[in-house]
Amino acid sequence: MTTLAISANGLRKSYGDKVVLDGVDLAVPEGTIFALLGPNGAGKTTAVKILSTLIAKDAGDVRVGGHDLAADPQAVRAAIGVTGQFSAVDGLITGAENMLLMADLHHLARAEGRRVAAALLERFDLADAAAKPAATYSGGMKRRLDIAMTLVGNPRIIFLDEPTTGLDPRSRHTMWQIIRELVAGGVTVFLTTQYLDEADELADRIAVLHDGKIAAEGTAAELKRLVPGGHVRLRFNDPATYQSALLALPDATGDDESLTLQVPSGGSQHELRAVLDRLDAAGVLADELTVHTPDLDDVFFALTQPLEALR
Ligand SMILES: Nc1ncnc2c1ncn2[C@@H]1O[C@H](COP(=O)(O)OP(=O)(O)OP(=O)(O)O)[C@@H](O)[C@H]1O
Repeated sequence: MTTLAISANGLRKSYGDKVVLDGVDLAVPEGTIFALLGPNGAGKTTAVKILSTLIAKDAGDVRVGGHDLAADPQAVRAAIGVTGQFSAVDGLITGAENMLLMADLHHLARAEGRRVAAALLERFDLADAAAKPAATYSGGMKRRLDIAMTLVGNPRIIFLDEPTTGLDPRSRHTMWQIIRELVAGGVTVFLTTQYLDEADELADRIAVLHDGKIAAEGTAAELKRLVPGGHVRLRFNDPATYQSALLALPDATGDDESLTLQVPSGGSQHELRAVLDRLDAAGVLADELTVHTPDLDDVFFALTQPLEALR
């Protein structure tokens, strides 16, 4: 049987009248990466804060690292590390001093603390900047320092709240690499993200949080199978040719401005040929043709569409 690093059943949280988490169930197997995906304000940070004991839940059974959150928050705290929007990095002191402070918090002996701090600064490519105040670090360096600080306590479960928001592409890829290495070392990672590509790239399982509930949960491939979303996209340079194509393809939806057409299609050879045959019959030649299979964007938009839009 799989051991769960994190499990939640019927997790609820409201702020006044505002229901943020409305019965959320989560199951995260040990040694995996789990992504909680949702738009701004969906309640991702609230979920992380509850799971990491920073704020209290209103209801629900939650176990983290084998410990009941309500009965034994101290044991949960000992098993986890948290980094993210409420970063522990102090800008006024140096990177090394931040690390040593964490070592003190974890009651490491002086020499051991220095050894662990130096090794982690080295591992996260911060050794050269270790003597500089953290306020002078770039966004990517601060995130790396934040993770390094979290690892001082050797946690088995790490919560990463939007680990790459605001980072440039190179720093994002470095962070992804760091996350993969953590999991290769047996750590469980629970991350929140607004980025579909990040969830697709990293996560073993993804849950989409919408309106306080998990709208869908599964592997990226499973989620992609939930929505049709596949289409053939045709682009034209000439408005008249675009109009002829629109007439020839009754299923198509067109965008008059960009002179592009989208024809729903599962992407099979047979379906593609049917589109091409119709264009041929109308004597129309597209300037660009692409086949689009559903991606997480399609899933996300299908699942998080406001109800009014579906009516
Ligand atoms: N302490 C609080 N008091 C009142 N409302 C709050 C509080 N904290 C969060 N909220 C509200 O709860 C909702 C969820 O917030 P949360 O920060 O969990 O969302 P999020 O998914 O992490 O979004 P973001 O990506 O913007 O961080 C928001 O509408 C927010 O305004």
